[in-house]
Amino acid sequence: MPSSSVIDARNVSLTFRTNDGPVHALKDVDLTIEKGDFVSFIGPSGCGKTTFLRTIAALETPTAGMVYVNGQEADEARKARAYGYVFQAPGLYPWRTIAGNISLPLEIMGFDKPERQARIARVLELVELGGFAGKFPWQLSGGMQQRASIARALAFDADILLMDEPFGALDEIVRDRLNAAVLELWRKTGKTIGFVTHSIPEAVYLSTKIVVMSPRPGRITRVIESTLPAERPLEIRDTPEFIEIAQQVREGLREGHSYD
Ligand SMILES: Nc1ncnc2c1ncn2[C@@H]1O[C@H](COP(=O)(O)OP(=O)(O)OP(=O)(O)O)[C@@H](O)[C@H]1O
Repeated sequence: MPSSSVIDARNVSLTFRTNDGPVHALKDVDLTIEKGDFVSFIGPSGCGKTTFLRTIAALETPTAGMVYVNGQEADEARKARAYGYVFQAPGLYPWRTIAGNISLPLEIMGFDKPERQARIARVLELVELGGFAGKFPWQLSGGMQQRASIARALAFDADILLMDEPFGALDEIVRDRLNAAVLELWRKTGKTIGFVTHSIPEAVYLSTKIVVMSPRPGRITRVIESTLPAERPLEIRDTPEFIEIAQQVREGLREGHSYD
């Protein structure tokens, strides 16, 4: 039976068949995500973070187990456009303006021009790129391009946003700013967010729930509920409470022998 949770993964395993034999990317993964949660997935390379996010999005099919999204099977939820997905690289078309890039999926979905324009203006405002609609991607910095790709994912106005290490390639100062921007967006919109990262401070700063994963086979070793308030100035990272949660994440990673 599907549940009332926004995302509900039950006993999910996914084995890739490769020429070198089977790769157990996910093994017996159970996780429940409630409406308005900000969930980060952290763990070393190969622990299945991307695979799990892609499974939620029905871009991969589990070998065993079930994923429900909004009470529907993941594949149905994908067809109902239940989520926006932000990839590691911005992936903007260089020959289209920022507005044109955001417009493309809306065109494919059949929204008329006034509706597209209204949506583009709204999402560009949300990511603070209001003045950049007519620019081309190459006229924007890397951080601004990544914000444009977030705007594109927000344009369907789905209640779920899945983000696969969106800021991994950016320098720390830009990343700080974008972390604050994403948190603000989450507070303003009340969306449910799934976010893959390699960074302990990023996971602790952003999340209501931190999911620690470990490789071979890819599994969840710990789920840490954050005790930090929803409103988080960047300086919160210097507080004892923040440092304590970061410590728990570090212990979780060690438990999984992740960095052996
Ligand atoms: N399409 C595929 N075919 C075969 N193996 C795959 C495929 N996709 C992922 N894998 C393997 O599954 C395991 C999990 O990969 P995944 O990309 O989910 O890990 P990750 O935690 O996101 O890693 P990273 O942090 O490096 O992005 C890895 O061993 C990877 O090589």
